[in-house]
Amino acid sequence: MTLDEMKRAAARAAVAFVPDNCVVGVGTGSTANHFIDALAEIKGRIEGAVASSEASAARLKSHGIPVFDLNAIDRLPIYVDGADEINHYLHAVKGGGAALTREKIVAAVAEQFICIADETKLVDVLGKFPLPVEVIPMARSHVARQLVLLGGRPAYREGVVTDNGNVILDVHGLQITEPGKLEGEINQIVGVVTNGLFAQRRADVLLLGTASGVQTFR
Ligand SMILES: O=C[C@H](O)[C@H](O)[C@H](O)COP(=O)(O)O
Repeated sequence: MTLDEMKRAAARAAVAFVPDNCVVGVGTGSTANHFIDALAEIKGRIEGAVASSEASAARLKSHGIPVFDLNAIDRLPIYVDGADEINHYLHAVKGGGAALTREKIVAAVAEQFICIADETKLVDVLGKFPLPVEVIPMARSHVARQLVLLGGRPAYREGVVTDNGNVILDVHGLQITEPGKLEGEINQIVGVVTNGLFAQRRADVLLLGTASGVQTFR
């Protein structure tokens, strides 16, 4: 089974968690794209979606799924999204596609966060995947210096501007043994919008696509 087939299997398994007549929070990336495609098959039984990026909004609309402004809805029972790394406590690193801030906002509102991923994303310790940090452009150098003080090696993601008009620093070399603590410390740096650690609001369920089927972790 290929990695893409594992992503697709995890994404399709997430459809079973979608309640009828609800607005669905939708993430960003290749795994979330499989979920959007699966959601299209049940679009008659949902009201629509909230998207965590312009790219996902466009894909949802291309399937004829209504896309709502997050401020226009009363409740969001479910959010489904991928991850770059996730550990056994369901703490994740996200933002490889630069969508971390909107993803974190949608995750904060959602009553349940279902993470969908292929088996390569499950790790014992987070940090091998460089941690994305969204930064206000004028604060880039300041934030980079502060990230060095926290033990990381930040690299500017050249040519990338987020949907919010900001830039991304990818922090290499972190062994993230206390994800919630580090998430808070980085977010305290002036000029940081947010970072890609999802520990303070972690996933509730992980659907992991593996060679032997989809495994569920809670
Ligand atoms: O910014 C992007 C998101 O956090 C994605 O969920 C993450 O990068 C995983 O993407 P993929 O499903 O393509 O591996």
